[in-house]
Amino acid sequence: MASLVPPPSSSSTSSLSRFSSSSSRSHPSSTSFPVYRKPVTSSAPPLIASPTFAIAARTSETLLDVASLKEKVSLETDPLQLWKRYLDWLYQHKDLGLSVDVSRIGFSEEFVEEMEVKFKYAFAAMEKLEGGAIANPDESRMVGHYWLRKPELAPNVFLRKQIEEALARVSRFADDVVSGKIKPPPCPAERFTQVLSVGIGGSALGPQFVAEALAPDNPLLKIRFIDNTDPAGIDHQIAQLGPEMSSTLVVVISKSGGTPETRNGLLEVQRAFREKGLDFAKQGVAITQENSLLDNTARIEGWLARFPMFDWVGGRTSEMSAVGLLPAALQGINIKEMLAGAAIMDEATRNPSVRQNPAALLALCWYWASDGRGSKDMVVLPYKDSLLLFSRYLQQLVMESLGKEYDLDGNLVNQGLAVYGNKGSTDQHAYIQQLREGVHNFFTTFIEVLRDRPLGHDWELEPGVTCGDYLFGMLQGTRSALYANKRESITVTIEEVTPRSVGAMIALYERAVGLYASLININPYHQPGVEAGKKAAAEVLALQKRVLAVLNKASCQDPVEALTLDEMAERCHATNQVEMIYKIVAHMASNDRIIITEGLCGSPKSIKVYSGECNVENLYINLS
Ligand SMILES: O=P(O)(O)OC[C@H]1O[C@](O)(CO)[C@@H](O)[C@@H]1O
Repeated sequence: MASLVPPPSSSSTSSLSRFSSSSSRSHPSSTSFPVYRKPVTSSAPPLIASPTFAIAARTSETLLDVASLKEKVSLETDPLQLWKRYLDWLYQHKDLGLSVDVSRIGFSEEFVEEMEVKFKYAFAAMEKLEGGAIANPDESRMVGHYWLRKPELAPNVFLRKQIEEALARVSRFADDVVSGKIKPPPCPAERFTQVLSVGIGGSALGPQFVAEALAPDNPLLKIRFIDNTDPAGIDHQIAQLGPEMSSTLVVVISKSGGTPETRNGLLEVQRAFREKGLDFAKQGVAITQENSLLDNTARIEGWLARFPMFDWVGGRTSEMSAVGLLPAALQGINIKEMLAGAAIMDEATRNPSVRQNPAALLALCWYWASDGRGSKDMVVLPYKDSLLLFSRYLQQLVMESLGKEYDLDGNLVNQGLAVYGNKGSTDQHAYIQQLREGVHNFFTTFIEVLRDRPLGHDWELEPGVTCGDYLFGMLQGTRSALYANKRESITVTIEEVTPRSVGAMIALYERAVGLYASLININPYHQPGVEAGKKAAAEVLALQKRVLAVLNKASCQDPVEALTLDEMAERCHATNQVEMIYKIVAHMASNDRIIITEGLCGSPKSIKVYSGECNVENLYINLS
């Protein structure tokens, strides 16, 4: 990989063992919990002068008073006027076979006019972002996911070459694996048959969505995902590999290269490989930033391959980087078509006229429907099984991007837009009752797919009506029924679920999120809030280690001393943490790692605990 980052510092090398499992100890994770903090500054200065431009959206500092604009209008009900509104506002992209219908969102002309200035600044900010400005000021980073599908747009030749080279390497490697040129070492007569992807958040959701949407029925390589630190979930995925573990390619994805859940997933998989006598390195692939813990681990252990994740691509916008492209290509999905669809959509969403820009139309509707402050949730309803995971994918893209405490000027704003949904018509038999009649705290986005099944395969299950006609009817019926009860909706229509249309939809929403963020004056490219939970988790595990040390000491007494929660808290110097100590004890006792002698089913206050074994080596851990 070409280097954008300096060589690892001694501290990052020393913590390498936290990611590595090369140690043969049975508890490789017994070292300290690796809380990774994303660098506050870019690891290398940008290669062109990149002025910070977040300021560009200045005039959007104040939110528009949408509520008072809403008071002046009511939703159109006259069918002919609605048809006119539909035609007036319909956006269609002929090449992509995609349209966006915003007629069932009730914004007024006055609102559109008022938003014009905000959009002007949003487009200007977007242009600067694409030109290589520091669009993520808090992390001093450029934001370059748009360059991935059109490398010639990258702000300099070096970045352009990096993108092109990475894409070429991904394609070549995937071709070689699929064709059997690169074979699983334990069974050289065979091919790789499975991909096990280990990653979380932006390093999982895109690949999961694309696999569900586009993988052929019988892919040459079937993909599975480990995207959590749930041991039972991991066991389940590993068990399902069965004898095919020896022909499984394990792709570990982490931009930072230090996310605990991913690290744990890797350690668990490596252990399973060891138990089967397999050499993990020969089947392991890393996708990460150069010189991250994961990258260094993969390099030192000699994994089969490593692919780069760029500093200037955020996790939730990384589907068109190696993160999404490698898993897709390994399943036989046409990644060039995905990139082409995204590039065409990128072009369309650069149009500075709101009416002719599908992403701007979405952002306009979001602002109107949720008063520019997330007052209503966005329910995403794709009427197509293969798009089931689209709402989950959008949940991260939208909520991690827009859910921010402060705006770009440091004002407390608590912004966001909540996203949920599964698929239609299934959800009509679950929660649409509430959408139609219950609390009015949402607007809907229907995703409509015109082609029901491959041409030539359809049949009429009753005269004149196919199975797909029912799905179509359910969507149209629900859209009308919701609107009749003043519940607004957007409809995005595509002809077919193809690599091209999926690429286009991803690009559409990436741009909509970027534009909307400018309208509400927040930075959508960082995620400071997530760090708080990670830090708190690390503190819990640190407390657990102290609890264990205290219990060990008490268990080395003769006779063994069983401790109450208060005694433990005192000895841990954590008297304000009794509740957390109780939870730690309950969790460990449920897993047979400590023993509760008294009060098992009684009040937490009455329980007494001991560790069950005395480890003399651990007796002198300093607890102060
Ligand atoms: O790719 P990484 O660095 O493992 O991060 C995974 C996910 O964790 C987050 O940083 C949030 O914790 C996401 O933004 C990201 O997609």
